[in-house]
Amino acid sequence: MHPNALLDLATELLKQVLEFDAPADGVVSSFFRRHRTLGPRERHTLAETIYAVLRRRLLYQHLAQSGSGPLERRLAILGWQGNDSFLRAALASHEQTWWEQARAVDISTLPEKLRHNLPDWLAGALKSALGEEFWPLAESLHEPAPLDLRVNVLKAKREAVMAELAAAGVQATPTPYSPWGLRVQGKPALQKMEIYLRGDVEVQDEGSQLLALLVGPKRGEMVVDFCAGAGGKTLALGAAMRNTGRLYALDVSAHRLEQLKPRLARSGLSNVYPSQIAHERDERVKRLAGKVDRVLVDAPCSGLGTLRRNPDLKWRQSPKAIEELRAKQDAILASAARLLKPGGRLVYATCSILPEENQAVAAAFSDQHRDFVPVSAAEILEQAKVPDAQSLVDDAYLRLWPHRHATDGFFAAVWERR
Ligand SMILES: C[S@@+](CC[C@H](N)C(=O)[O-])C[C@H]1O[C@@H](n2cnc3c(N)ncnc32)[C@H](O)[C@@H]1O
Repeated sequence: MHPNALLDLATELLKQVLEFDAPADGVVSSFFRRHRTLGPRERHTLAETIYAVLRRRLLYQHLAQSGSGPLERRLAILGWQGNDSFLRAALASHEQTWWEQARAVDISTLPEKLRHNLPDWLAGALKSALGEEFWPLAESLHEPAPLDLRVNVLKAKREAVMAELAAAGVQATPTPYSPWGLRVQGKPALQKMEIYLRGDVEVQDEGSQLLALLVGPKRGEMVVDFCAGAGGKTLALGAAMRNTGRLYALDVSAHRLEQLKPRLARSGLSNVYPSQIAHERDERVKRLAGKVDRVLVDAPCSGLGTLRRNPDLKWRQSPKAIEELRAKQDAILASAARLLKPGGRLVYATCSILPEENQAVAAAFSDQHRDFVPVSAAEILEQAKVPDAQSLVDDAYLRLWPHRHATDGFFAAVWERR
């Protein structure tokens, strides 16, 4: 495709994404479905360019003020993730001059807002939560997340998977904390590889793998994944249970549970029972009360721990939305807790980095449920032989951060029912 035609497409796609009517990944996928002739390299350039602009939107909007032509074209030029000479071939001479000037700006002299690229409400909340660690976090959120895999222990061993990937030209190394994880170099088209198709691996951030380890299900147990969604954690739990016992995958979204099905088929698991519920107090939930060994509540949340993958969230979330989520999180956690039998383990998790959705929810639950005793996440992870488990926790809670652990941002609290 001619460079200018690709830049035009980037401009058009960016216009749609920046309306923020829908999640960026959905807008990008439907754009690609409407432009079937785009090759993998062109898709890669377009998607990465859009994400680069979302990550540094405030900086690029500032730099774009000096140029001319459609704003989205200027933003796409600034965020361009293809090669420079290709882009240069698309630019008029006045654009080339402007682009060179924009690239020569010393970013370190600009106001801090243009350096962290976060909305005020979020920058304020993260500064008070993190103090001087705010800047390392903000910088880590400008980078794309690595590609992590979870080896399906039911079907394969990590070393064998690594060797097979290497033979196919894909370099991978064991993740530092999860015993099931591999971190892959680059972004190979894994979904077409035999090793993926036969269910030996799933794409899963190392942080999510650690959450499943925290639930720690055993053979033959009854386990509930209360907010199972498309089942990322369900699959890890089912494999940890060695395909025994019963694992209920509940969710209010039939669409998300539907996405679990092909993954379940690949995984070889037959101990998983997906079930749609109307809400957290559904009859199906009530029937399980007091019977369950372990419950994971991977609660609906702002998703702000995944900003490396979903940078549009910082522009789509708001304090009001967080407040509404908080009410939902309290209600789901209280309802899910009723399922546990005495001695059972409850895990509340989010992929948020805001205390309101994390420590505040856990503390309120502890206050109102004296029969649930907080358990130290570090102790559980140490028992699961996770290296350096102390570095993954804050008080009793699991606290994962992109800038510290190279995972998405995650929180988890654990209780045992008396
Ligand atoms: C963070 S996502 C879950 C991700 C999933 N566990 C995974 O690992 O792929 C939160 C899920 O909670 C579901 N949800 C929202 N309200 C719920 C409710 N009242 N009861 C159960 N699930 C709910 C959403 O549909 C969404 O799939």
